[in-house]
Amino acid sequence: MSFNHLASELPAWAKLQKLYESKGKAIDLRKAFDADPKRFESYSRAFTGQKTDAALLVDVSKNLIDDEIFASLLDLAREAKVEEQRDAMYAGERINSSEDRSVLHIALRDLPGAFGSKAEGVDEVKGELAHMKSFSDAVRSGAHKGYTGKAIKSIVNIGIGGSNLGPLMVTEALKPYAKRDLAAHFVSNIDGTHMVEALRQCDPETTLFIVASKTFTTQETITNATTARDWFLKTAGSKEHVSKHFVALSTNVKAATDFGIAEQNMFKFWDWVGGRYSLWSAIGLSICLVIGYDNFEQVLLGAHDMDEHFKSAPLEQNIPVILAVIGIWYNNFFGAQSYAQLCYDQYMHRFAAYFQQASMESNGKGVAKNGKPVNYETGEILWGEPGTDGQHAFYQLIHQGTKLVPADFIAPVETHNPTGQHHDILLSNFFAQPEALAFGKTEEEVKAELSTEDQGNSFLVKSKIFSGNRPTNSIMIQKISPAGLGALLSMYEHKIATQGFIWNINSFDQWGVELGKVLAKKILPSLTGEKGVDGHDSSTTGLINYYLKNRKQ
Ligand SMILES: O=P(O)(O)OC[C@H]1O[C@H](O)[C@@H](O)[C@@H](O)[C@@H]1O
Repeated sequence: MSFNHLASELPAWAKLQKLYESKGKAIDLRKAFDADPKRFESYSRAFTGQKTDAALLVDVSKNLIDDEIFASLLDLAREAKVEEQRDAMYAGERINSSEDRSVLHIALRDLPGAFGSKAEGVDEVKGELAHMKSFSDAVRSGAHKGYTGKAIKSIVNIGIGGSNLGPLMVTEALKPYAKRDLAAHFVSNIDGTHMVEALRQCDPETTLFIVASKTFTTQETITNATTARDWFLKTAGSKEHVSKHFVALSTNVKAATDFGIAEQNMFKFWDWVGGRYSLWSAIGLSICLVIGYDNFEQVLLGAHDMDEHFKSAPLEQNIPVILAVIGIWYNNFFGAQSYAQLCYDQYMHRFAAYFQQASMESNGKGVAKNGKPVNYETGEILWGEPGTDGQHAFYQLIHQGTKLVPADFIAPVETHNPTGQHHDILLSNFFAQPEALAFGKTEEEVKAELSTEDQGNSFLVKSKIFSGNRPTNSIMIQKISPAGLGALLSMYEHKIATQGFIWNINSFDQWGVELGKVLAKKILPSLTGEKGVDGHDSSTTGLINYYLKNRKQ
């Protein structure tokens, strides 16, 4: 496959630029809906899992598109060879070229063996899942005992980035399925506060530490794990007790062994699993512990159902592809600076944080695969908080500010907690916000609601106008069930991959996180007195000296 091009050199790109100028930027959603009573039918797609209860409705009708623009966006995907790149990914080709690796998180959830992906380790996936099952069953049932013979009551997942955000987000999203008498803590930050506050709630006799690190070299995780081990040994005394209380999830068996993790306590995965795509691997062990293996398997199968859809649906029907090209429409042609993910479900409160890594680490790249700097914007800046909290915080800017913020609204049809009218009220907001954003409120409508005197107050009138034409996608999921969540996560993963394919960047490396790490390691010796503060710019030197002079301990 030739990657010797920039996305902006593709014919569809130039066509979309023309379409944006000639009509895209002036599309009026009120008129578009008035003109086409079937707009919702034409621009919404339903997804039903083949093997699970996952079910989604994705409505993209409230976007600034028409049939010609939509077709051209899909042409862009076609010209960028999205389908061929997808197939190469599924086959196990080393599409992560800067690291010379396959990208096979889809193989972790291909329990039916549908894709025949080839890479070293794919045939070990089921064995690792069996290990996760037997271990999580033993901990949950109380068969696995701590060093004084007591069952485990708390788990502490120690990991950062992909080794934290996925398990944290999923265990929160699927809390209704959780074993409530097993407390789960997630410690990621190197700030000692994070570990100290978690340990305050734990008893060494009944706590299991899960050291989650793909590389097993990440400074935060190794430091936190060492602190946890010291804390444990202070009470437990002998190192031989460590094996009952510490397990490791890693691709680096040697480093985990060096840390003192016994082989039977190691859960392996492979270099073709990117950190931000790893919740489906051994990194999902804390998910298994919290919701049980069978539910975890449903998460995998729900994702697999979406993997099948992404693999086989024609582009016009392909939900991840549709979401990807619509994102590109705003990112690259309207110049949108960011994009919001707004979940109308309290359990999903870490969803946007999780997809910040998935999207921004994947697509925050400035070099195309031909080695040339891109001459267009890449990665979407993703942010969001759950509705309705967000409504009372930042929606003002989305409704009336000067910036275009395309947004995905996500809500479950069924709630896990039917309580009075709560869910209907929540959903009335979920329906109302995109409606208000799309159709706004005209000057005439504003005036009609004002007294004659206020109608003459032009500042008041203008302040109450909503311009409308602010685009949104509405995504309804039947229920935040394990399989439903799995499908939703896979949908967004493939959206992100599709965008990377179109921008012709490598969505699967993350060199951008390296420089800061290297510099922090260089600075540390000057904070511990092993080295003087030299070799930095005057700002960095000044800041370090300020810290050294003013610190108390
Ligand atoms: O699991 P690890 O190896 O500890 O890495 C944790 C994180 O480190 C870096 O920030 C990046 O490489 C992330 O993609 C990764 O998720």
